[in-house]
Amino acid sequence: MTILVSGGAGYIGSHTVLYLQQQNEDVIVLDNLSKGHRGALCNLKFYEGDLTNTALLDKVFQENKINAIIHFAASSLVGESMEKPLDYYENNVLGTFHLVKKAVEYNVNNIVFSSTAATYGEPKNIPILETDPTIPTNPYGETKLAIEKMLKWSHEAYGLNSICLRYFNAAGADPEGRIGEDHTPETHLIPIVLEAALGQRDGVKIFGDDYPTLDGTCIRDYIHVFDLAQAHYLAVQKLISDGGCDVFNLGNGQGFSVKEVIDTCRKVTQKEIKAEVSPRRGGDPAQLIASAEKAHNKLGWKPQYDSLETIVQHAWNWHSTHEEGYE
Ligand SMILES: NC(=O)c1ccc[n+]([C@@H]2O[C@H](COP(=O)([O-])OP(=O)(O)OC[C@H]3O[C@@H](n4cnc5c(N)ncnc54)[C@H](O)[C@@H]3O)[C@@H](O)[C@H]2O)c1
Ligand SMILES: O=c1ccn([C@@H]2O[C@H](COP(=O)(O)OP(=O)(O)O[C@H]3O[C@H](CO)[C@@H](O)[C@H](O)[C@H]3O)[C@@H](O)[C@H]2O)c(=O)[nH]1
Repeated sequence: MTILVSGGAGYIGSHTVLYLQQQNEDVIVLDNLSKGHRGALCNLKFYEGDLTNTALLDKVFQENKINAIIHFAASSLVGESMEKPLDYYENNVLGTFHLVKKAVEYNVNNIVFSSTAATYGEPKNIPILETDPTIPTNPYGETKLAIEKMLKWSHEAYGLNSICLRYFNAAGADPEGRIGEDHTPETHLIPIVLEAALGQRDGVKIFGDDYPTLDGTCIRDYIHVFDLAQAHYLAVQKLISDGGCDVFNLGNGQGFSVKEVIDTCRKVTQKEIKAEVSPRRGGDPAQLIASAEKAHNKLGWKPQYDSLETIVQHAWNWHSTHEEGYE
């Protein structure tokens, strides 16, 4: 198969690309490198540019016989989206609109989309099912939900097959340590705690300890980035064999509080890590934990690295050997 990966130079994208290459699939990446790293990729055709560059999209679709698209390219930070909602509508909804329009024009009928747990908002039930209400608490989640609907209607009208994967919190790194997570600035909890362990930060700020959870800090379901990669491959195979339009949660079904994550990082790194409570960050739901039964049953997805300690260990292996990231 030839698979076009948008945002393939980013964190989850580059791990998925590596996984696809290990399955001997032919991968093409389109990325504007606003956040991603060319150094995270090797042995593939790379197009540097933006989703909104329609001339570039024409070139990509004309030069390659693409069987499926995996669409990662997006702005993806909950806190930032509260401050810059229009940037999120522009990059996520408008960017995807251009990609989907070209996919339809060139008859590329299969797309796997990076959706998110942020589409649910504050959940009524734990664990969260795909059929639960979607009422986002931040603009980021709203843009992802708008795209899910764009894909649903495009399936009905144009026969575009799609699978939306609602991932919970991606974490960890390539188990073999070849690539990892490198965002500037970093905003995600686990890499921030590991930067503190490396002495690159004074400590960690806990965003709120007055949530209705056991220790008062937010609970998230952390899922290994290589397990996400496997799910994307299964989703592409499912689209190619069965077509259709569907939505799946991807998580481990286990929740960890911010304090528990910091403690696990202390255990794995054997470092003292200072943590202090600071005000809540806008847009954060108290608790997000997935039911991924549907992905297990319908995609045959089986996460391999489901312990938080393993996830943190893999992240630490990469961070501690790449203190400057890809630089
Ligand atoms: N990290 C998570 O925990 C998480 C959880 C749920 C969903 N997601 C979704 O997964 C996807 C990947 O997340 P990530 O953490 O790897 O993010 P990332 O920022 O590391 O990767 C995104 C990539 O897309 C590229 N990009 C962004 N806008 C673009 C545009 N307009 N044109 C071309 N390239 C563009 C960036 O340069 C980057 O390489 C995103 O869609 C995100 O919303 C992430
Ligand atoms: O310095 C920090 C950073 C984060 N947090 C908290 O840690 C939790 C996890 O935060 P973060 O790692 O930033 O991830 P989320 O905001 O949960 O969002 C991630 O996970 C979502 C799915 O749940 C995805 O959609 C997003 O793209 C992805 O960034 C949240 O409660 C944060 O408030 C802190 O307390 N201190």
